[in-house]
Amino acid sequence: MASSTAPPAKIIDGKAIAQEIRDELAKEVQSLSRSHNEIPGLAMVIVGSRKDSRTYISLKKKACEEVGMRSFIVALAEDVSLADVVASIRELNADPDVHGILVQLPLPKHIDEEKVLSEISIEKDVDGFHPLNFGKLAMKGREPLFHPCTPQGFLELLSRSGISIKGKHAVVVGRSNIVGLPVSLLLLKADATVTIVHSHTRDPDRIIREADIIVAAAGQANMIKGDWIKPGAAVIDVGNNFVDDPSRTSGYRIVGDVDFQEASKVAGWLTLVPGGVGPMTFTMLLKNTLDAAKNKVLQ
Ligand SMILES: Nc1nc2c(c(=O)[nH]1)N[C@@H](CN(C=O)c1ccc(C(=O)N[C@@H](CCC(=O)O)C(=O)O)cc1)CN2
Repeated sequence: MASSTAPPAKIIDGKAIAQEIRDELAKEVQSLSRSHNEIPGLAMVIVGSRKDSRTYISLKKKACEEVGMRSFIVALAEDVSLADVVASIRELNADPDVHGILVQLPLPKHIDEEKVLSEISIEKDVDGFHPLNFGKLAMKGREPLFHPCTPQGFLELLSRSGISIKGKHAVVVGRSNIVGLPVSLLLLKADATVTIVHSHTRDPDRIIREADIIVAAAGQANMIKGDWIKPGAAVIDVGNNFVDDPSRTSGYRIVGDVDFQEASKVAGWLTLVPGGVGPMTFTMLLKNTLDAAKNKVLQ
């Protein structure tokens, strides 16, 4: 049961932190454009018509506009062939106005994700999912050109909230390629002791209770209860679960993997959902695209 005497958790407002960074990025975009006549451009490839993917692509486009970057959307039909997806990526690789390329995931089942991601030019792989970049992320003493955006946003949130990692026990709940696995690797590189909890882990609550830092990326609404959390722990909720809510005009609301009400009474720090790690994901994508443009002109 959550303690009623512990001070309430410090709430980490990712939206506000993301806005601070975007203001800094907008200035850098302007200065790059003035000094080198180069405007960072992000190309986004979307295959099919998943509603969530389309929403994320339009939010990414809006984020680009906000900081003065260009964006290009390549929308391909659900039944497109692998060869046509690869051809689109090769065109974007050769386009000098495109500094960053992302392929919105997940792809339809018939498209070989690894093949598609490995076609993106390393220098333009702003999502950090090219097997070479991802492989370097996993290797001690190596650094990829770009880190995946959600894990990078997560690290930035910790750092800007004054939460240290070195020597801490971090428990990551979930092992997806987009979040759980790369977050675990980044935490390990930052000298945390890392435990990954997943669907085959026995007694997850017992393990999570030992964590100084909890990263919830399981995709299960309100899974982590207040009494699973060590008092004072930093709880970073990456969950984005859509639950029915007839009281809303949309008919749904987004909740995290952590029971926010319970956690807020026991955690030391707690992120909002929505408005926590999510906005940082878009912001890190902008940062990586700017870095790709800077790498191009400064090489
Ligand atoms: N190529 C990629 N595909 C996917 C990624 C990715 O990083 N690269 N991540 C997810 C989807 N995603 C970005 O693409 C993403 C999902 C959700 C959010 C977000 O900000 N969520 C909000 C709430 C949503 C809303 O208000 O509509 C929040 O948490 O505040 C950002 C990015 C899978 N695919």
